[in-house]
Amino acid sequence: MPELVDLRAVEHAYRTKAGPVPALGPLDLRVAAGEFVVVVGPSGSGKSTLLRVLAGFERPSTGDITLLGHPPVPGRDVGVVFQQPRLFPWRTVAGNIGAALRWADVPKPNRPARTAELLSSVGLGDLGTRRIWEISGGQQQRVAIARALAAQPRLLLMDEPFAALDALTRERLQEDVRSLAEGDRAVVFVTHSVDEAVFLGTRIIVLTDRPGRIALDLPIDLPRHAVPADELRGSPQYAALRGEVAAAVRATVS
Ligand SMILES: Nc1ncnc2c1ncn2[C@@H]1O[C@H](COP(=O)(O)OP(=O)(O)OP(=O)(O)O)[C@@H](O)[C@H]1O
Repeated sequence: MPELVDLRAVEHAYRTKAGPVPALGPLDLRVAAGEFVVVVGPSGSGKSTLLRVLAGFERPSTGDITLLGHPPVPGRDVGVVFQQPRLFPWRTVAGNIGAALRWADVPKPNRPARTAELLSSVGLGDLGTRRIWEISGGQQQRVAIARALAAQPRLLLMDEPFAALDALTRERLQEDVRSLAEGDRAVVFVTHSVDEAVFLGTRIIVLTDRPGRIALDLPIDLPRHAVPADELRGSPQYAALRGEVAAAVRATVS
């Protein structure tokens, strides 16, 4: 069985008029189903570049990347959620999901039931008929998550999806997305927040300053179901992990 994500000696440099800009690597990374990998690192360290390479939007300058044994094809095995939801504002909530199901080649008769299932999985079961401009920023981001899950991707990539949201909405969404990496799916999630990384991740990767290489690859074994979120955030184990990751991030810029 091929690894879900397998990066070997991957490097990426952007081509610019002034010459190549090395952004990432060399980097080796394997991610298995069920992992929730959170990537942190200084600004410009290549976090978004890593996601773009994983999504198949950028081909690495050198090295090999495979998803389930083949090179990534944008929109096939991978769902992507960005900082801004990027929805069709003139369509309804259900219409946005329906469009994603059409792109995913889900037969028309199956779309209404699948739309209802996806919206209920992100807690928006009763908002299907609203227009996008009639719902809150947090709800829009929930629609974006449901849309990214429409094609049942094995890999979900999330690039600072909660950065523009207020603290309370952000915490609620964090609690909900924690379970997205269960079963045969994996998540790779980029954030600037060490707190968010420790809460969400089963594993945290800290990138060095540009070009981003792996400075720390830390498994997180905090309980994921048994303990209420508030209790977990207040635990000494959580504080210790937060301290360890924050120190690793500080070391990348010193
Ligand atoms: N299209 C591009 N052309 C040239 N250089 C680019 C391009 N996109 C990104 N870069 C450069 O590559 C480096 C890595 O960028 P990237 O966006 O991956 O970093 P990041 O860690 O996600 O940053 P941030 O935390 O600020 O969002 C940066 O130095 C950036 O300026």
